[in-house]
Amino acid sequence: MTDWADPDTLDLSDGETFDRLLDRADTREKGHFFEFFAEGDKLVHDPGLRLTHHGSEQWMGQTLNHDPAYWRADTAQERGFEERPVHPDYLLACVMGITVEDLSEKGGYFLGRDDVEFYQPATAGTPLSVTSTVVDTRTSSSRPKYGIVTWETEGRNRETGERLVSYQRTNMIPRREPAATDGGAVGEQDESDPTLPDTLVTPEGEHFEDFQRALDTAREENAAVAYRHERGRTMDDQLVAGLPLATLNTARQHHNRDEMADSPSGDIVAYGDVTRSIALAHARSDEATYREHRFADERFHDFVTLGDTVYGFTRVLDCDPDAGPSRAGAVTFEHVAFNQEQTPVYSGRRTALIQRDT
Ligand SMILES: C/C(=C\C(=O)O)C(=O)SCCNC(=O)CCNC(=O)[C@H](O)C(C)(C)COP(=O)(O)OP(=O)(O)OC[C@H]1O[C@@H](n2cnc3c(N)ncnc32)[C@H](O)[C@@H]1OP(=O)(O)O
Repeated sequence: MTDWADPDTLDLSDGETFDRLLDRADTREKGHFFEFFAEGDKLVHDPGLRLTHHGSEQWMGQTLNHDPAYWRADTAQERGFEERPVHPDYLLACVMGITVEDLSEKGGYFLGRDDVEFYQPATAGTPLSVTSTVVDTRTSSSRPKYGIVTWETEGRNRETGERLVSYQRTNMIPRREPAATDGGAVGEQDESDPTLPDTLVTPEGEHFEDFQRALDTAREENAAVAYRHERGRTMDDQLVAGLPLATLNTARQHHNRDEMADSPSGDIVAYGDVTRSIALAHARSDEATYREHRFADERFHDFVTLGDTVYGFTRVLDCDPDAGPSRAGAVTFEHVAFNQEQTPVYSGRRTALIQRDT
């Protein structure tokens, strides 16, 4: 009998032999199909990520997040942090990154996120412990090859058990077997023309009072407080593949062009958290941020691929002077990331504490 464990019995450098062998080999799978998930299931994510200043600075630099409180100890202290924290966008991306292997590595896209809540600043050196619970699974009526899964995820400090951040996230997840659905309309549009405000008001400055004054003016004039940010960032390999891999995000969507060639996007796409962080950085560059607080109703509308440029647009929804410490008030924004064709790719509501003028 042939000893197939003998290295000399098969020449794997011979293209034809290798090709025939590969066709017969099973693939040891990574990730889970839609059918794996059932409401109420709990998953403990294992990858051993530890937050670092290097990772945070790399994230911030590449996404244009330049708030000095996350770069310098003296400003961090002035802003009331005990120790210079890592950036909350980096924290969020890391917490989500290490869930990908268990939740979404099989493919499918990040559709949206809700109820993002930060409990305390996270510092460099913190090892993460992340768990998720399946809160909903449903078939997609328009895309029979996919199901839609929502998870509740919580990131904690592995050493102290302290909760750092939690959120609900929804992805399209490929089905092992396509569903028998009507395969109905994909991305149907509402054709009716929306009504727009008469004018758009831009705040005069970057402090809480500027946003509040702009909102007061808008109320009198049938106007909205809404403006765009000048900066743009073209998506290169570092952003599309490099940053997600640095957060241990193993989604093939970001780094496997071969697999993605035959997918709805036809190519690798940017990690949603990178796209959003860039648009938020554009917005933060036009405000005196004191603290990030919470995010809601985040949605990823369209693909961002290599070479696309991400811009930011902001609408101010509400100002609450009583919600913060004396030096800041809470502002609720709606932020939109859009590409060079002015197509929205991300939108989300954000409440942040903004420093007062005085
Ligand atoms: C992988 C990863 C991270 C990770 O590993 O995790 C990432 O970072 S990846 C990059 C970021 N991401 C994207 O690049 C996606 C951008 N996006 C799109 O390109 C389009 O969205 C689409 C092509 C995916 C779909 O396009 P589309 O088919 O035209 O879209 P829709 O018809 O709107 O949605 C289809 C069905 O999803 C339901 N649906 C939509 N949104 C939500 C939501 N928020 N909550 C609950 N259900 C939702 C909808 O209700 C419909 O359900 P039905 O099929 O049952 O009608």
